[in-house]
Amino acid sequence: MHFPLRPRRSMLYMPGANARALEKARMLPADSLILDMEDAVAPDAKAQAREQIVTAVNEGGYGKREIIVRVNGLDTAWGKDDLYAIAKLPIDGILLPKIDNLQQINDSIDQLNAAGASEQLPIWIMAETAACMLNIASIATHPRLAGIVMGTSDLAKEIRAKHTADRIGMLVPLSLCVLAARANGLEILDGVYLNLDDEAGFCVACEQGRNMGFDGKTLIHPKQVDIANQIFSPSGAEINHAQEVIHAWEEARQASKGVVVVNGKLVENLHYEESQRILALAGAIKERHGQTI
Ligand SMILES: CC(C)(COP(=O)(O)OP(=O)(O)OC[C@H]1O[C@@H](n2cnc3c(N)ncnc32)[C@H](O)[C@@H]1OP(=O)(O)O)[C@@H](O)C(=O)NCCC(=O)NCCSC(=O)C[C@H](O)C(=O)O
Ligand SMILES: [Mg+2]
Repeated sequence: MHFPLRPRRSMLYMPGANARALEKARMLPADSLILDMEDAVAPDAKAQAREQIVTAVNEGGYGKREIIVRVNGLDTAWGKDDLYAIAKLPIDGILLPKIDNLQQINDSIDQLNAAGASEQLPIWIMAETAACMLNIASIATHPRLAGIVMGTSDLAKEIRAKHTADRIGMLVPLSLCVLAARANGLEILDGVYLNLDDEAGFCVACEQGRNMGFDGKTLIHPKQVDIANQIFSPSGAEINHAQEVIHAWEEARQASKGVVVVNGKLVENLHYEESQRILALAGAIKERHGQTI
């Protein structure tokens, strides 16, 4: 499946049981919103969260923000009802938690089909179990998948990794998932940063995720949105360089040259393609900010 380019620098979770957060999100500059029925919602608030999410989505008012609903797993008491409740909602995607294998994705799609969901509804998965890490190369080939969201909290708990500043315990899982995403043309979002009072640490984590190849970061609080938007946007210098590369490369091609040097750096076709991607992303971000948010 081909999905059009859109910025996903900031993907903000909000508990479906929190009516104020669902309301507030209509005004926040996040690129994407995850309306959560799963782990941010207590068991006795699951039905209320589902109802509030359905109402909020039907009421609309989220502008061009991408709306993704995270459901409970099919192995829980709520998963099937969640899928039926959202099957026909005007949302941009559904996020399946704790995916270990392809079969679980197919089982959810069967339920969605039975509930009358469009076959175009993009499917996202949470990569947050040890089994998922070992199977991600095959999971990521599923033809309905649009993207992967890292669940670093669940994963750290399961593998008993510590949450350190350098995220050493997460580096292999994060890289494995980036590789699987890129090999299959999927989007990929980094996990959440839990310490809301540590802005410097949050910036470092965003930069690390960006440098590893992530498209953006999942967030838990509105105060994290602007920082993620800034760090995952191409910088002015990157945009200028991309423009120079494209210009120089097109001139080189006309002169039948296969390489050219721009600002002291060798430029080949791959740099031309990467520069095109950077400019396309910068254009999509500009369009995003031109909208009423
Ligand atoms: C962490 C929070 C519980 C803090 O909430 P609160 O005490 O209300 O914070 P503030 O008073 O600072 O909030 C200021 C205003 O912002 C609104 N708000 C807060 N959080 C959100 C949000 N996530 N989305 C939208 N709006 C939000 C408040 O309502 C205040 O508004 P106002 O009334 O105008 O002042 C809370 O932030 C929170 O619940 N965050 C989300 C937690 C969550 O979703 N967790 C689950 C996802 S993480 C996960 O599961 C990862 C993965 O699965 C893994 O395994 O790693
Ligand atoms: Mg989780």
